[in-house]
Amino acid sequence: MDPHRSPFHAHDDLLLVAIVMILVFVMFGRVLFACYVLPTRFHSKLRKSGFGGPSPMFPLGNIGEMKKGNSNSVVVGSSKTTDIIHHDIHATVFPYFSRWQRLHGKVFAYWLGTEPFLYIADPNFLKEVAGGMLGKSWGKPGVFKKDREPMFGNGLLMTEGDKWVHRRHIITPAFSPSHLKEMAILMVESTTKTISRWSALMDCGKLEIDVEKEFTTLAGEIIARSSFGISPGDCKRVLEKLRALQFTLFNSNRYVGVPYNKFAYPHKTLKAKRLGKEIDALLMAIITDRVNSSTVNTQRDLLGLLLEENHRGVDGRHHGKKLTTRELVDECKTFFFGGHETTALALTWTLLLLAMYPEWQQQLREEIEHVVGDKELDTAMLPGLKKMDWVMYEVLRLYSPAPNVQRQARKDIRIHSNMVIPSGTNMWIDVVSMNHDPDLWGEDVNEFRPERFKDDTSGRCRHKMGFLPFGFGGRMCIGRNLMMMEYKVVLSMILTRFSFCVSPSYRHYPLIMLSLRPAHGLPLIIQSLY
Ligand code: HEM
Repeated sequence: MDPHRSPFHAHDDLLLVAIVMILVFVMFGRVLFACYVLPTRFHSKLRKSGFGGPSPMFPLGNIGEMKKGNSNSVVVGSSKTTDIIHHDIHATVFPYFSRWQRLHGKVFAYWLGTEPFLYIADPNFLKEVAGGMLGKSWGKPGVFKKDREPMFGNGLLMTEGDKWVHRRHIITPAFSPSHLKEMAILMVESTTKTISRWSALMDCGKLEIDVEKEFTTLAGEIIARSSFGISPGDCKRVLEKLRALQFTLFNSNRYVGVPYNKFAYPHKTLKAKRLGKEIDALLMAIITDRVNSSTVNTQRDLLGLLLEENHRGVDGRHHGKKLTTRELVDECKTFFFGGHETTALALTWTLLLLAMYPEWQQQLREEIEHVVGDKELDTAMLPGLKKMDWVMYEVLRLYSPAPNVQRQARKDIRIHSNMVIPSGTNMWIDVVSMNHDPDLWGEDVNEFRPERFKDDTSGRCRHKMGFLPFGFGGRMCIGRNLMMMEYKVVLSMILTRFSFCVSPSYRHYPLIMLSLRPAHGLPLIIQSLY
């Protein structure tokens, strides 16, 4: 011991050590409370209400079992596609839910780390939970909001409460029939360019292309031009970064919901953050260009409407609060991604099914010939394409690009007389399971039968809430009319120009990467019809 140190200094050191120990103890206590005590209480509340499910293990919850994936994939080779490609995909895309469903039924609780989730694949139960619930009363799972922040920020998809009402109110007019009509012109232009490119690439009237890649580019260009008025070059840059971000976030083994999970894979966390920032910067430049251009008040696309709302704010005539720059960027990100990915996938899965069932290719071609003929495609003609509607809904049923819908309870929800879903419970509504459930659709549930949608947009599903391709209630997809129009414009134009068959190199492996996509793309052989 230092003989020159006064006893007061020694006392100070002891005090410091004591303070540090108390702080460490308090922090440890808080972490333990948030990560163990609260989830354990939640677990017993859910069990008391009668929700069974797989037993969670702290701190991973049920993630261990969820990671035991399924790598089934089928190569077409020289076999007949209809013999080897099966549409019963639930156990392929969600092997763990399929296993748990057999053990615990269509409603059960499971855990992503320390986050409780209620799994729902029973439309009757869903109806009871959703009954009387307004769009603004629902939350979105906080754990996903945080994880997907670089991709969607706090845009319309993720925002809640009064903020959501305000945004939805501003954005809805961007999808009015008059705007959609203007967008149709851009759709025709972009599709014409794609068709010309395919024709130019053809060798002896035949070409193998990755249809998924092609449609992602086409749908990206359409949303970029129609909603943001930006050039193909800018669009390409944003799309490339969005795709890289999607692969970083969703094509990896991660521990979403596990406390401090970002430290388990720092490289991916940093990469996602960096890509998110780069996308923000690109979108920011697009917004600034528009603000500085003379078209800010005349171009009434999505970006124009968002900026106009802010201008109104300046002279005090806006409906609500001004959007901050951050909020503007988040909306652009949300619509850039949401506006092209799902539509591209709906078109992609459609071409796989039409390539497998050429008789439907032919039926659609005859319908287009009958409705459009030699005239220029006009939006007024689209409702006449009835069989195309049936095909679209049947594709959205068998290969729903949006494979689930998520919610978070913002208050205790009482159902029946004795069941309580505690406030804060996340809900995972398994759309793929309901779409492939023989109890809802009958024994031919896994067959491609578009005619089930003849005269019935629910496809004769036995429950009103059993078919939710665009979600439900007030939070139903805002872009669905745009999607339906784009689907019909693109399909009409390419089906009258080309025929399609499945390439022997196609590997059938539907995979969830936020959306439902063909894991190895969709190579098709296309042949010119004239
Ligand atoms: C095949 C195409 C599409 C499918 C299957 C699809 C599906 C969905 C689903 C299931 C939801 C969730 C609804 C809920 O939480 O209940 C949703 C929401 C949303 N979709 Fe789509 N969508 C498609 C196309 C589009 C397009 C083209 C756009 C934009 C132009 C878009 C933008 C959005 C937005 C912003 C939301 C959030 C709405 C809100 O919470 O208020 N979607 N979509």
